[in-house]
Amino acid sequence: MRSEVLQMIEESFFTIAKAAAIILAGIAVGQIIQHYFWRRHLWQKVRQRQKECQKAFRKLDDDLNSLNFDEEALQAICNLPTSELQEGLQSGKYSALEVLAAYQTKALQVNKRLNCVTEPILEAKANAKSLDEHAEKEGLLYGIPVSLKENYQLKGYDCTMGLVNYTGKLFKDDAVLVKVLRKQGAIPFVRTNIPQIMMTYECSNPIYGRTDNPYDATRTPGGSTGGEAALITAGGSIIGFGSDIGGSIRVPSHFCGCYGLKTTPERLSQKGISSLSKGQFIVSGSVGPMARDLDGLVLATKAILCDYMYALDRSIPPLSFRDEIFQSKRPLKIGYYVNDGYLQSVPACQRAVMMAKTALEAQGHTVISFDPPDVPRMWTELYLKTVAGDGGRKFYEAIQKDIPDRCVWNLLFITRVPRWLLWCMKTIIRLVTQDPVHTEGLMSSKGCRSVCEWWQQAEVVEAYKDKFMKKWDDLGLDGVICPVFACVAVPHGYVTEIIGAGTYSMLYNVLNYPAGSLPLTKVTSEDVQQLENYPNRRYFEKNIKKASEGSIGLPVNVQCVCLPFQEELVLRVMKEIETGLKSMGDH
Ligand SMILES: CCCCCC/C=C\CCCCCCCC(=O)NCCO
Repeated sequence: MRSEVLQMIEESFFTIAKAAAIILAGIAVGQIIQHYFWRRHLWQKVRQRQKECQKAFRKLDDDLNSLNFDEEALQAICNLPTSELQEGLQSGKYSALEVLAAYQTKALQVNKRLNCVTEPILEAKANAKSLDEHAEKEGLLYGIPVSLKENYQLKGYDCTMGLVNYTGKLFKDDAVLVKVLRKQGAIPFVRTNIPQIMMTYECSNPIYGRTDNPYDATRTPGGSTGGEAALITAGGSIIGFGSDIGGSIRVPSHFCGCYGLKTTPERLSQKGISSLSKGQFIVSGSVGPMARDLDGLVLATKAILCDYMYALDRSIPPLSFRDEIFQSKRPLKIGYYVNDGYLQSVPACQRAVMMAKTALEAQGHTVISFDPPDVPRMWTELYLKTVAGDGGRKFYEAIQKDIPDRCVWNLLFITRVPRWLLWCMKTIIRLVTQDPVHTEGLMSSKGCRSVCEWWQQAEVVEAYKDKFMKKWDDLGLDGVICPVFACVAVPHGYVTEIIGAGTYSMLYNVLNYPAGSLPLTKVTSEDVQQLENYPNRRYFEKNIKKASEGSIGLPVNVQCVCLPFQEELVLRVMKEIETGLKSMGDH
């Protein structure tokens, strides 16, 4: 009797186990099939989007061929500095259509080499014609073609942020900044490439592909405003616009050698700028201009800080460009550093800061040493814990339902590994990287666990801001100069191996300070030789050193920082450095 019962139990157990196994296998097969069809659907969307872009590029090419402009004359237009181009358009020496054709032609050429443009804005031609038909030449940017990062919303276009799921969702209206640019006479003419989800210093995504650095195709132009930086540096645009929550305007400007300005987050309207960080207000994203020369950067800043923007976005303080600050001759006190206390910058970046220091001194300013407080803690406990406050869930959900690009694989991995597993792996990671800050960074990127912790996070960030500002005020500083990044442009796919190099930029996102990126020099053979003395113990240090081999000739920028809402002073510091260098025969 007992053995019969046991047999029955055994049989039922096997039946249930078999049924469970069949159900589980069925679910697994179902999921694999579903995944297969979903991926197929996504790739179809990619091909569809690529076809549309190719069609737009072909249309533009045909249009340009039919215009029969003289190629040399067009090239001459693209060689003009911003001030001369502006003057030529205002005086009627050049028509808006002619200038547009010049930049369209150049952008197409550059794009063939670098893949920096996602698509042309075909309405630009009608915009230029309409400007030429009106006698009044209104607006500071009258007739100047401008390029826009792909996340700037435009009527009739989508903003994918490199995510396939966002293709084909067309916006009904332009972003406020785009409207302001149009009002100032600018002609948005191309959209530029970005890395998927825009949270890295690379520039690739499955829809538009990878953008190359104009100086070395094996290296990245940086990100996330990488397409802009590459296009502007290679001559395919004169003024562009980007966004920055961790260096995305300043780092690509530095990797490629153009000018960039990250503004105070509240100074410019961000209505109509797509981002996955909307709603995260502790470390806010910013927007700002990028340009081929400093005059262009100043002109673009002046143009957007206008009444029309304040009328379109009432949340922005009506603080127009203060020329008296930009033009002032008051002697300045500037702090400088080449080592932020986490990762020492490479010799080329150090030399650039020292050049800027000498130039400022030559202009009669005082430059003193400045040590930013607690940078390692700022990076892990403040920056990473905030930007990934939700444990990276928003980023993860966006990528996981999509076709993840290589440049976000590591981010995807970090957001997927459970906190407890990461905690268990802590000791091993620390041993491998020889860097407790790196390990803390990984833990911090798991974010906050409760609303209560999130509120505390806001308080901790505020306390750091106070501490930083006190140090600044105690020294009576007007500004600070420092590297933009710990090294110069790195090979494609290498950014996550050196991500700590970004602390030089991320600091000023935590603080909400405006910061400019100013091209100063190129890496020399001596700079590379001096890498011998660069530290080689920690994971990031080893990788920075390795990535810096073969970097001769790459551009090096310097970061110029001032207190919140002092964009005019940032631009003045940049100008003083350039003037100082010119007077010393160095620029
Ligand atoms: C120790 C490793 C921690 C890895 C976690 C990495 C997560 C985030 C890194 C942030 C990198 C910031 C890139 C710049 C982003 C930017 O400015 N985007 C602009 C968006 O408008």
